Amino acid sequence: MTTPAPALLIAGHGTRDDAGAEAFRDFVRELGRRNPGLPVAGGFIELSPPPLGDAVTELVEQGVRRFAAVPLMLVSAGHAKGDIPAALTREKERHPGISYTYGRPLGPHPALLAVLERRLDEALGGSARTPADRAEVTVLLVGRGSTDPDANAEVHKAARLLWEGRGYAGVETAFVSLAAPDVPSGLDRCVKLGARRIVVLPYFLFTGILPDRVRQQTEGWAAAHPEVDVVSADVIGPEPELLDLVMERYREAVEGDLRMNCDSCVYRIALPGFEDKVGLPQQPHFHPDDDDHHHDGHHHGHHHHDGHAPSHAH
Ligand SMILES: C[C@@]1(CC(=O)O)c2cc3[nH]c(cc4nc(cc5[nH]c(cc(n2)[C@H]1CCC(=O)O)[C@@](C)(CC(=O)O)[C@@H]5CCC(=O)O)C(CC(=O)O)=C4CCC(=O)O)c(CCC(=O)O)c3CC(=O)O
Ligand SMILES: [Co+2]
Repeated sequence: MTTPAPALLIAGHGTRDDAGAEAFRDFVRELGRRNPGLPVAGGFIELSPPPLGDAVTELVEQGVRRFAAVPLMLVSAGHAKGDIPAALTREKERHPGISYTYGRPLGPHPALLAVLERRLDEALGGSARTPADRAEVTVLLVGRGSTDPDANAEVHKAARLLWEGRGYAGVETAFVSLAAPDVPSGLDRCVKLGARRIVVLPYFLFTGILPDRVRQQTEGWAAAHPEVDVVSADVIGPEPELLDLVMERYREAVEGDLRMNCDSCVYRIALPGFEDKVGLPQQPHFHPDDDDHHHDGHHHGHHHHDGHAPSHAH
């Protein structure tokens, strides 16, 4: 008898925007269709039905005892770090005998950057597809914003990775609330940096109240600044890349392989302009105190994390 693979439980945020909530529910159904035989359920931590607890009950009623939970979140902030784990602990008390592992949030993964790049191309109407065309374009990547600085920094990291090698004049960052700069201030900053053409790119998974607010604020600012060409791009949405990325997070959670930030490791992933680094063998630095036959026990251990072979060629 083989033990069945753990089920997949998706934890979403929830929104008062029905289309946004339905996009999440569709996304969960699509994950189920793509993985026949794998029980999949999804629930929200607030605002929208079904609550996360109902999704756990649904799995338990199908006979599931083990599951891997993946937060459908871009950043590690309060929800991913705090209330989802707390909700899962509560569910474990409600359903004695179940066990679970917990995955990590999605961003900033190259799969998301690929979708963001596509959203920019769409917003520019196909008129800026070469790096030379993009030299005229400044992107304002707008994140949700959090009281957790590490989460805000993750949005900055996504912005920097989106800029690297793709030819945009710049990728600046703003937040819809809770963190500075807000959208109008972010747009002002772009202008101070010399931007004439700006695309406001929401760093949001699905449509919702907050992405709508980003668009309204953008339109308001654009009306007051007719000399600047400003367009709004769409949210990430339920793209195939997002479905694949969730399954990657699921497998990591199942295998206990919770890699830190290897996602955008230049030695593993062909980042634009850095393709020649993939698989490059790594060498120790030459240190004048190193010698071949005298090891006195003190060493300047280079930091490395589990699973990183010295060649980075995994
Ligand atoms: C409109 C609102 C709900 C309403 O009231 O209707 C709403 C909506 C949405 N939030 C989303 C995402 C995130 N929300 C947070 C955090 C918080 N969000 C909160 C409030 C509100 N969130 C209301 C607006 C209040 C305002 O005006 O600012 C806080 C204050 C209270 C709380 O939620 O507990 C809490 C602050 C915690 C702190 O102090 O830091 C984080 C960060 C985190 O994890 O903490 C993420 C990123 C997750 C990720 O990583 O992706 C998405 C999904 C977007 C998408 O699809 O990507 C939607 C859906 C939508 O936009 O409709
Ligand atoms: Co929220």
